[in-house]
Amino acid sequence: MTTPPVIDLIDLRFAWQDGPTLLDIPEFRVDTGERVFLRGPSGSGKSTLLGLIAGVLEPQSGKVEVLGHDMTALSGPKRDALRADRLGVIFQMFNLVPYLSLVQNVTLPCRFSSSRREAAGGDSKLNDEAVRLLSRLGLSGDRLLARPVTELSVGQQQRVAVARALIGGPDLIIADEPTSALDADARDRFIELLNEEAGRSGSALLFVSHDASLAGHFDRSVDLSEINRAKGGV
Ligand SMILES: Nc1ncnc2c1ncn2[C@@H]1O[C@H](COP(=O)(O)OP(=O)(O)OP(=O)(O)O)[C@@H](O)[C@H]1O
Repeated sequence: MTTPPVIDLIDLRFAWQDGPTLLDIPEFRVDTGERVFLRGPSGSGKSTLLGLIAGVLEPQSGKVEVLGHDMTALSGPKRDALRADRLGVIFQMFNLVPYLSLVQNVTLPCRFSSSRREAAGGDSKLNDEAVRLLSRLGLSGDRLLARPVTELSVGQQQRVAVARALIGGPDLIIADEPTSALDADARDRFIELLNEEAGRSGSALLFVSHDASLAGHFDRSVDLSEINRAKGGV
């Protein structure tokens, strides 16, 4: 039996309410463990596409298959479970929980998914794994780890969000411009670490940015305009 693609989009169409067609994608796929860079200018629909892949948005037509599941056919709770079990999502706004510690923010997906918890080492090893990931991403030391997430710099908050996406080695990590707050050196190092950690767990990675200079870090680079026939964005 062949493994289904991690992401398989077929004849996908999406428009925001009363807006023109923003996305019209005949075909796009990402294979197991593949690390793909998706570039497009601001406003071209990258975040919208990630929302469709994560199952938080629904297309007007077409198929969004993620890890062999038709996202449009799954019930809301099943989509939530698939996301918690097998996806790591890094949003532009990070979505950190202000009243949780750094480590608790990182282990959050494991509270919603027992399989993710087991994959991260089980209850007894969960915090250690969060500390390991944070340390790999340059956040270590008791004083730093004890700080409220609201007091971290934007670059530090990004790293917490990345550690949260990586924990438990999900099959797919989708990342929305997670390097925008970093200088060039920090950004390159950061992408290398993200790649290394994704490689360690065999996670596929879909990384979107407007910054074409990042393309060399990935197995494959795709311009949104190459796969999208719609001209509704910019
Ligand atoms: N919730 C929404 N309701 C209506 N329109 C939206 C919504 N979110 C985004 N849009 C519109 O969809 C288009 C694409 O936005 P999107 O955020 O997907 O682009 P992007 O390529 O990710 O941009 P950026 O690089 O600036 O993040 C824009 O015209 C935007 O105004």
